[in-house]
Amino acid sequence: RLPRLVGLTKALEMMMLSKPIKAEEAHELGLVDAVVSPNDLLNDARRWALDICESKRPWVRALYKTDKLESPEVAREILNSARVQSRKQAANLQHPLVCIDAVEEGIVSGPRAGLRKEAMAFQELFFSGTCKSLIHVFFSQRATSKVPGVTDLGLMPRKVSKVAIVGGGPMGSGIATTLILSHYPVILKEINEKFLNAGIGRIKENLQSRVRKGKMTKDNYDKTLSLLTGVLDYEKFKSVDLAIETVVENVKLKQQIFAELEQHCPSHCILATNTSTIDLDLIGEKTNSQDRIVGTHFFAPAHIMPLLEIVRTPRASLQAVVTMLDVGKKIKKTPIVVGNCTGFAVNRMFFPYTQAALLLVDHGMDVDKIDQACIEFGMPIGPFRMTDLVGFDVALATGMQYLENFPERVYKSMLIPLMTEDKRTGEASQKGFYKYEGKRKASPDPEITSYVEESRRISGATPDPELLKIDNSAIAEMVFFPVINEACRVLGEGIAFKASDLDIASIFGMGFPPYRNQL
Ligand SMILES: C[C@@H](O)CC(=O)SCCNC(=O)CCNC(=O)[C@H](O)C(C)(C)COP(=O)(O)OP(=O)(O)OC[C@H]1O[C@@H](n2cnc3c(N)ncnc32)[C@H](O)[C@@H]1OP(=O)(O)O
Repeated sequence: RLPRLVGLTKALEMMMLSKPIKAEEAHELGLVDAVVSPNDLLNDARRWALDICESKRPWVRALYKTDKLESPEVAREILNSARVQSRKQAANLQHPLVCIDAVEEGIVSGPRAGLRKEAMAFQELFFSGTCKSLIHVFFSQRATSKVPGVTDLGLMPRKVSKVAIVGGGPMGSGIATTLILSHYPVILKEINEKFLNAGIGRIKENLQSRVRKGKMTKDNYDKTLSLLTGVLDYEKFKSVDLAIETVVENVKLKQQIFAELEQHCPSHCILATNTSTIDLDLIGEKTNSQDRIVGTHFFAPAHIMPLLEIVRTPRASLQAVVTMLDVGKKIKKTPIVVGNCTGFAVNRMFFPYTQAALLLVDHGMDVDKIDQACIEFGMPIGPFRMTDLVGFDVALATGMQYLENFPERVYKSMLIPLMTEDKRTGEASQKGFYKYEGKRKASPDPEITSYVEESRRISGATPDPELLKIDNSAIAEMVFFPVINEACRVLGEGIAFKASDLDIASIFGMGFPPYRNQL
């Protein structure tokens, strides 16, 4: 019916993307007959129905409308283009293609044939693994903010009116973008004009990208940006309700910043860190504010990735956690509450993912082949492209933490340290595991061969001809099976409350494919 109401192109877009549309657009498209206020809805609908019964209004049977349908030739072109797009965007998913087939049947063989095709297809898809998996994701995502012993005590979140961010790097600027897009006034502090302007520049680019894509008007851009204040000192911190530290993974620097935050922020202000792996008790060691210290772990790009890990220590107040859950929802993130350990939940589960990939490289496998195998499995990007995205500084700092805390199960590859020595540090330096021409366009870089060979020499690893014969699904197993093992440890240690939280964390934090029956 949808193609007959709104036209084939718009109908396919709505079906494939499942994005909600506003009532006004639905009316313009012809999807709804009128837009009325909620108070008048029932009466107006009754009146409308009676008018049809009394022949005061035409009875328009959507199933037989044809005025919005394109000719069969044009329709076939639109449908085939949708198939190409669907295979490109979601190579492993069948149901979008089945949907397109049912629409085609309705256009080519008539509406009732289309309904029959749709009914049969639905029956088959309903019992598919993909359906079961996506239903699990739907309910698991809603369950993340129900935390036993935290959200079931009747505690109300404290109002957060203004947020401060210390550090305007890629993560700090992404978090600031997220907050101002959700109408929070944000104070962004850096240590000098150059870094501050760079951070504000990143935020402007994030917003301009939305304007270019028609997701934001110029007027809205100006209004949103006006919520941002750049500072070089703590003077304006005395009026904030939440302060988020996002500086480099340096314990002493973080400890110093938390001592300064304790000094300059109001006593009710939540003191949060975006640290990737460092123990929160260590970060807050030079303060007496452990009750209001939490982790707010965002995922790069912070204004895009939907997950927010809220890390709580035993001394963190429930009020602080409940308030952060509320902020998480208000900034349109999916928050999960996790315990305090090295790497918390997501980084802890996934550190074996990158290390297994590095092990495969030391034993002869190409970086790009491993990434492609993970993309074929359903990841948006592979472990090496992801490491470039996050940056080698974070990779090295977090790697040290894992080595210190889980020495028995860490693979020590020299590849990243070797590249870092030559200022190859990932996407931000335009060279990492890949080279970057233009905006974030990654391409394999033959220059890394010398680093790979040196890494193999240092590790004493030699290319394994048998290993190089394994197929992409075996590669995916080799990098994901250790993740499952670590996820079981995270669950067993109580870092996560329930397994479904880890499923959601892997999907919304790392882009794990939601149709894969989860970890
Ligand atoms: C630091 C650690 O502790 C934790 C971590 O962060 S681990 C890393 C977790 N993140 C991931 O694993 C990222 C997985 N990758 C993806 O989900 C996607 O590749 C992507 C969302 C990064 C890019 O999606 P893509 O399908 O390629 O679409 P676009 O290129 O159109 O990008 C969509 C929007 O994202 C913005 N964007 C993309 N890459 C970056 C980047 N490197 N830095 C900043 N912003 C980026 C892009 O501008 C688009 O934004 P818009 O508002 O839609 O314009």
